[in-house]
Amino acid sequence: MNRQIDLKILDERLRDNLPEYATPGAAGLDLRAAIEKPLVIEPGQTELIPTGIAIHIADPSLAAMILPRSGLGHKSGIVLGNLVGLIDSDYQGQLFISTWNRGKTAFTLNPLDRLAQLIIVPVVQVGFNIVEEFDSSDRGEGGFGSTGKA
Ligand SMILES: O=c1ccn([C@H]2C[C@H](O)[C@@H](COP(=O)(O)OP(=O)(O)OP(=O)(O)O)O2)c(=O)[nH]1
Repeated sequence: MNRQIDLKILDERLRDNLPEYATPGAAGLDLRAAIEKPLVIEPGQTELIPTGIAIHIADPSLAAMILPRSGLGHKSGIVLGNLVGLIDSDYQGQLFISTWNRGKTAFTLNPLDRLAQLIIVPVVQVGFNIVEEFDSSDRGEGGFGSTGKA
């Protein structure tokens, strides 16, 4: 049995269209566009789209992330204006999808279209231990390609 998270239905049309896993192995739950009528998103335009639901994760060792759907992103250029949406465990408001048409043609979003996906991820909250020097590590300060390409 999956873990249970509180969910509020803010738009009655979502009652029969709740986020669900499409297959037993799916990681993401599709989020729908709770809009009233078709919306044309012009190239370069970003729209904040309501989902008609709110969740309260409550457990600070979990968070949710909103990610693009691969097909929409790859074929239609519909991705997220914030690239990734991070949903805090104490957020109780409606989930919104920042929807960016990064493509070259207008895109028509229809009511209840599956627009993005939500994943639930573990989170570790940390404190900071202030030091003057770090313990040595194999990488040290090397980054940004320091290990080469091949
Ligand atoms: O794509 C998103 C991203 C965020 N949120 C909601 C849930 C999240 O918990 C809250 C705040 O998000 P974030 O902390 O990323 O926003 P901020 O710009 O840093 O504003 P704030 O000052 O409210 O934290 O907004 C969404 O509905 N969709």
